[in-house]
Amino acid sequence: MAESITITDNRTGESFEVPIVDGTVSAQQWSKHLPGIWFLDPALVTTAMSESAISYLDGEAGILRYRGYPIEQLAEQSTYLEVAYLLLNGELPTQAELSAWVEEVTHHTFIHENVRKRFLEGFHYDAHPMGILVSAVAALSTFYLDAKEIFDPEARHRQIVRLIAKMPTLAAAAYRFSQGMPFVYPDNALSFPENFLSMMWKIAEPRYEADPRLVRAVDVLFILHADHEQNCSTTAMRVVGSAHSDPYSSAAAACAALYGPRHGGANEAVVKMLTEIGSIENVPDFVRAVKEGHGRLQGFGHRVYKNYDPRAKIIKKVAYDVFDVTGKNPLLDIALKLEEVALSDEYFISRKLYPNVDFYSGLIYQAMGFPVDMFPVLFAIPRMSGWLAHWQELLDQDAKIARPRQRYVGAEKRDFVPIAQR
Ligand SMILES: CC(=O)SCCNC(=O)CCNC(=O)[C@H](O)C(C)(C)COP(=O)(O)OP(=O)(O)OC[C@H]1O[C@@H](n2cnc3c(N)ncnc32)[C@H](O)[C@@H]1OP(=O)(O)O
Ligand SMILES: O=C([O-])CC(=O)C(=O)O
Repeated sequence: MAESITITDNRTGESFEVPIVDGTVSAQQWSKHLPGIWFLDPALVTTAMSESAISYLDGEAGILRYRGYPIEQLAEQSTYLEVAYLLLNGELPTQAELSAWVEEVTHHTFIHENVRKRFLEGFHYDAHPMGILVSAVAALSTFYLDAKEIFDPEARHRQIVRLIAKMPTLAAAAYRFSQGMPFVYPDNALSFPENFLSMMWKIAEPRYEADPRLVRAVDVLFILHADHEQNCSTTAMRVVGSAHSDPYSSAAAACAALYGPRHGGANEAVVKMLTEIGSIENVPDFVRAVKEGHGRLQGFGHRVYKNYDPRAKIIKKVAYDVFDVTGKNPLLDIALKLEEVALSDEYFISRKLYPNVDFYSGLIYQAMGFPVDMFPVLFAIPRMSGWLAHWQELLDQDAKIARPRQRYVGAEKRDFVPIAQR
């Protein structure tokens, strides 16, 4: 028997049935019977913003799948570019499809010289690299004449490939600029993660030789960060995309959302928090202060996961692989102690607050030599594929422009008072 709920409108005495499909009721069905009655849901906590076939998330059980494939299997056996293909196309590529896709992305890694020379170099020398990235992604719309051609399949495909391919180049350029170091051009003989590391760290010819274990760690982190259903930045992408803005401008809005400390800025905040705690002896006092309302435990808690974030489990393992190469990040012991104390504390247990994807990722990035203000940038590089998969899905669904209503709580009608009488 199909599930449904029966609603009775007490004002009229009329009853109606609304079907429940996969735990959701359709707002269209609802408003057909109750026109002019809105849901007040300020942070969209109880709203399913769209139907999507991209990622599946069960927050209670701690499950994440991309297009049906468990995140654990993808992290173990796949590569970031293969996962990007999967997110965008719905199926894993054949070897021939993957080779063609990798070649195409690789072909688009270069950025226009004016993006670098005139645009990036115009920033203040100590600008935050994520601020630079937000602006640089938006600026791309002015460099490509087909930016507005979002319904032309070939132009749309080019836009997607460009954005995915140029993210590491823009990210590394923002970093090198902030360090006063010369820009490193992409080396298209290298793989996607290797190329990124080369653009970040290369100091001498002929080429930067990255440790393969670090290259793999970056690729796994990129896989884990590629998509996460209707998170804040993806929602930003969908909202702006629903106005049929070009993908560069929409992705810049998504980047801006990711910049926030409650979202992609949290791993930066974790490292700052662990540094401030200073030693494992100080952990209990810090946790007590959080419980008393002095700040939050960064890297803990999640809107959807009420269990251990499955990505955090994988990242914790990757951390040990990376520390085998780089040496242990001294903040690891504080992080482990913090996790132990929090997970046995009633405050965190009752609120179902567990480590999220950001809790251990910053420790890895720091051990690899990335400065903390590059952490959200490292998140944005792979999330671009998720944003674009959602953007493409939204256009294919012919989604309406996002335009919610509000409950007005302002002044009643009143007459204008001339300035001399106020
Ligand atoms: C990639 C990502 O974006 S993952 C998230 C990264 N962000 C962080 O790690 C920042 C720290 N975490 C948080 O701020 C939150 O847990 C969020 C923003 C991720 C989710 O927030 P929400 O779903 O809105 O949870 P909400 O703010 O309602 O919190 C529920 C309760 O748990 C508490 N709580 C939530 N997160 C934390 C935390 N990290 N530390 C301490 N208490 C917390 C709240 O104070 C609240 O308690 P109350 O019921 O007594 O008022
Ligand atoms: O889903 C969310 O709200 C945040 C998150 O974990 C992500 O974007 O990866």
